[in-house]
Amino acid sequence: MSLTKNRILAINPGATSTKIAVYEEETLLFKKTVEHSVKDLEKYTKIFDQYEYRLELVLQALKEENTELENLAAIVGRGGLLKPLAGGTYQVTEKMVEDLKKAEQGEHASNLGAVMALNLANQLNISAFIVDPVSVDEIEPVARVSGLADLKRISLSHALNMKAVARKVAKEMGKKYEEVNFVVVHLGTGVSVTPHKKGKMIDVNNAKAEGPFSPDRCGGLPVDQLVKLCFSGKYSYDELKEKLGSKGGLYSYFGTMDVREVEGMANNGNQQADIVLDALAYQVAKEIGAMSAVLMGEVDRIILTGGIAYSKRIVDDIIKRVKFIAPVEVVPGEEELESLVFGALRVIRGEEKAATYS
Ligand SMILES: Nc1ncnc2c1ncn2[C@@H]1O[C@H](COP(=O)(O)OP(=O)(O)OP(=O)(O)O)[C@@H](O)[C@H]1O
Ligand SMILES: CCCC(=O)O
Repeated sequence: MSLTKNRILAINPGATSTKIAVYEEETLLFKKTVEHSVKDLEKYTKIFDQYEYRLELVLQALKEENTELENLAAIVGRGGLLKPLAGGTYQVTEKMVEDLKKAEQGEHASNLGAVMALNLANQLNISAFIVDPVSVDEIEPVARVSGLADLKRISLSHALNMKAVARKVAKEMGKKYEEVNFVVVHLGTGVSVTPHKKGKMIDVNNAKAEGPFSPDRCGGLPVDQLVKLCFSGKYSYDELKEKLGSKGGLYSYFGTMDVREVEGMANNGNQQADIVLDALAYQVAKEIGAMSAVLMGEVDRIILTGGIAYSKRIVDDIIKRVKFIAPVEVVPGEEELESLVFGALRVIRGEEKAATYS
């Protein structure tokens, strides 16, 4: 058995921040969030144009913490919009980086995670990994059918946090993730509701296009009205895409994506705020019901996670509608950096084999 402790750097590039952490085995040595203002990022046309800027900030943060790159055993980055793939820890390869640079599956800040990890790891001659990227796709054939022959349902979700939280809850139950059935709900700026059957996410509302609305997304909409809106001449393609994808949901009603602000409005007598918050919980509960049917009612736990899981009002409202299905666990916030490191450790320790991206 090696006596050297594995020191791992995790990099999580998000829309408005780059988060980094260094762990020694499971122990956090330091964590840092570098915020990026709209002004910092507006000069870059594409996500990949931000590479040098974000890398420089990561290196600066490591220097400030006196972390020698030479002492690292591996680097793990947030996986981006890759081709659909099974969950797990992946070795970062040139092919993966090439796909992320082309952004064929779409632009997302997390597309930079693997690229940063590989370039730094190559300089140090160590491995680079990603874990459970947003494009994890384990859905069953029946879940891919949309109802229109031209369109296919696709899997985009908060897979990293949901799988990590599911593993944690399974462990607390004295079981393995691969032995249990859960409905896991990530309540963040986007919302994912997923049935996890014995370690696989067998369906999901595509968090960018379906299911419940969220702080910034519209979720599923009445299609006939949407088609009319598309051809109304009121909006260009880009404007409508922005309206639905990042200025929908709570933002479209109240001009804020912050649930706490909307709760404040409701507490001060704003009736629309009250009913829209009720509707958010109502739609999430309906989706949990649907995903419980996917699991044929064999649900060991329903798990609520993400930033909105700190909201007592929303959580209580969801629980009252779904507690008849299974016990509900609330795990507020997210531990994405920790999840990345733990994914890398599973491979380094030989508990899991690194998957290959192709
Ligand atoms: N204490 C709280 N009470 C109510 N809502 C909260 C609380 N803390 C955070 N939130 C809400 O959580 C949401 C953001 O969640 P989170 O931080 O998980 O999202 P994100 O990381 O920006 O995006 P995503 O999780 O979709 O990748 C915001 O709407 C915020 O207002
Ligand atoms: C698509 C799921 C991840 C996100 O909302 O950013």
